[in-house]
Amino acid sequence: MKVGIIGATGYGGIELYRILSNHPNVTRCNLYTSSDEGKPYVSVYPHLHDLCSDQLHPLEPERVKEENEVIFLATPSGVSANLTPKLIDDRVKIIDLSGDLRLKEAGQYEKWYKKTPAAEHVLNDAVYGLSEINRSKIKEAQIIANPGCYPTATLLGLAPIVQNQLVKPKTIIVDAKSGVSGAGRKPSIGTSFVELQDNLKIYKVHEHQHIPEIEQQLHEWDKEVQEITFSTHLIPMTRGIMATIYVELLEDWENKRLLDLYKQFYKDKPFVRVRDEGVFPSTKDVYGSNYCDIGLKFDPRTNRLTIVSVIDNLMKGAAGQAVQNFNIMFGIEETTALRFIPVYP
Ligand SMILES: NC(=O)C1=CN([C@@H]2O[C@H](COP(=O)(O)OP(=O)(O)OC[C@H]3O[C@@H](n4cnc5c(N)ncnc54)[C@H](OP(=O)(O)O)[C@@H]3O)[C@@H](O)[C@H]2O)C=CC1
Ligand SMILES: CC(=O)N[C@@H](CCC(=O)OP(=O)(O)O)C(=O)O
Repeated sequence: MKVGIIGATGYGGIELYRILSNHPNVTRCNLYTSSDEGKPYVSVYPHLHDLCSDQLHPLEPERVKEENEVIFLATPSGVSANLTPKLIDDRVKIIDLSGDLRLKEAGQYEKWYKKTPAAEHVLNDAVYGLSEINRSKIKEAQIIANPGCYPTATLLGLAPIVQNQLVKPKTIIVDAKSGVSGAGRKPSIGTSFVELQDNLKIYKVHEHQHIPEIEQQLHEWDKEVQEITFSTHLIPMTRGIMATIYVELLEDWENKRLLDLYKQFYKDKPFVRVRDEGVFPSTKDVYGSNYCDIGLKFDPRTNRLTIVSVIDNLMKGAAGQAVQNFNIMFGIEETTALRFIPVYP
């Protein structure tokens, strides 16, 4: 298959290239840019020396459609809302890594992203690509809204208990931390070395654009679950997200029973690994991989469950899950090009 990457010069783009250039079903990977056309890709990413002789092509929608059967968009929010309608074609499938197509209500997108939403027909057609949960819809989809990084960690951490309606509504608190590649390659003061190193910062308090995305999915699983408290922190590391989730349950549970529930829920899901009793994952356990690792412990004193969910933001949180969805869409074995041991140390 011929695949195209729009936004190839960004972190999501290079991660897509890293995976797709080793994918047995991908015969050609075309790279597109809105600013660096004609440049060799290796001049943007020198680690590709001797590994890649491709050039960056101009972003012309007609050409992109003609040259590819699958198009990955790894562009900042606001871009694919405008670009996707120009790329839609019966013989092309689209996988969008941005937040533009995830929220079903256009007004919600306007409110949280403060940008113009995509057309209603595009939002209606887009399938939310949380691979583990939405497999059957992903199989049939022409457009995938790939989930956000924080929502992936949070939703996989909560799915077993929310889908089984075990949660006391309004008690979900998510305390999440991300490595800096989550903010993309474009430099900013907030992501400069001096601001970050030796520092820990909370940001977008009660205003993070992933809040409505998480709530939308939780509400679909359990109509009683509505608002959550969700906070995000920047950690001085390159990759990784840890979502620590606190939630009250409707009844008393034994830890062992909860762990059994999680293990059963994820038993056929190769990229979700539930830890044994008393063991909690850290971000290095999934570094550079498509795994989501989960640990949990019930506190009978407070009737509260603590869930820890970790992912690599660029892999399971972006490019890895996008390729997992690509595999599902084309009936390719789900783990193809994605099953490798995380990088450690
Ligand atoms: N980084 C992460 O961990 C995650 C990112 N995402 C989402 O994935 C998307 C890509 O993120 P990321 O790779 O980190 O971002 P980057 O900033 O690293 O890269 C974005 C790329 O988009 C291209 N671009 C910028 N403006 C435009 C435009 N107007 N039209 C077309 N292309 C444009 C740029 O390439 P060029 O100038 O060459 O065109 C740029 O390299 C974002 O929407 C992000 O929110 C989702 C989950 C996790
Ligand atoms: C560390 C960091 O800054 N992370 C970004 C993640 C952005 C992202 O992935 O945005 P969409 O999913 O909405 O496209 C943030 O918190 O805004």
